[in-house]
Amino acid sequence: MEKHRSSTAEAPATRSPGRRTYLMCRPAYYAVEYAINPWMDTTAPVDATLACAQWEALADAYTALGHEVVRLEPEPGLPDMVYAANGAFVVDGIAYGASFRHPERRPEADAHEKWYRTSGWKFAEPEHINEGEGDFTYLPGRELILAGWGFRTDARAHAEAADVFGRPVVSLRLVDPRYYHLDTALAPLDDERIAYYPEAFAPGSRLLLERLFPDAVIADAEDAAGFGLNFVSDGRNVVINAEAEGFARKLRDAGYETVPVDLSELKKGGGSVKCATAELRR
Ligand SMILES: CN(C)C(=N)NCCC[C@H](N)C(=O)O
Repeated sequence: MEKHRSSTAEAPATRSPGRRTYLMCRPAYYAVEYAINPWMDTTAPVDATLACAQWEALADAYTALGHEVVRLEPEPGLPDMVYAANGAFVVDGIAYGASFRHPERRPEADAHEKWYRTSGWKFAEPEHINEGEGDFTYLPGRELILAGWGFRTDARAHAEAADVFGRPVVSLRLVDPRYYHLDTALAPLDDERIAYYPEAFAPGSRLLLERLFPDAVIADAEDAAGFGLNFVSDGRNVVINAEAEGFARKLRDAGYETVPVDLSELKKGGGSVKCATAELRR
């Protein structure tokens, strides 16, 4: 595993690089067979063998960092199932199930539900359309859920999540179709701090983010286009799409260590590191 170190000696006080558990689904049946986001081009070739190799490298990177990777069995006919983060949103041992916007992905929700139920998690059935961790994230240090809407998740699911978890939910409106899920435009760096791309959000949501997170690491258009915000951080180590070199540099300048992983094939489906990783929070 290639690891790029921060030049900052002192780590910010809010970090908790404890062992994480990640649910991932091998892209055994990966393909771009339909186009439901602007990154998907059904005429461009996709190398499923390379996708699997890149995915294994991502799983190995987590393991090398001391985290646990749990595997969800891929199913034929569900080419987007590799984006496991969309299947549910898990906090406090409760999995709030997904309900996909597009019919092509709807059966994935059943596969996730079955896995959560048989693996001993409490499962909350969704009433409203929501795409799991694609549009929800959690900041334990602030006890806050951040949630996106505008393209996939129905804003009514935000109130539903507040009810399921008994935690406040901050609603953020996404406005750029390339950044159709919250986790393509914003990610937690540690328990309290986030990184985000302001232009992906409506003016009111930008103001909200500025007020709540004055110490955020800000991404620019190039960082976002390289899927630099679709990272997974354990509070110290940030696993990030290798293409987003400039943004990785910014994160190192902010005191984090970066682990680049090449996920060029998964980008063709409109996702990267975070999309392929569902965090299971006990
Ligand atoms: C960050 N996450 C979870 C995602 N952005 N997911 C990627 C989903 C890609 C899929 N083709 C779709 O368009 O639904």
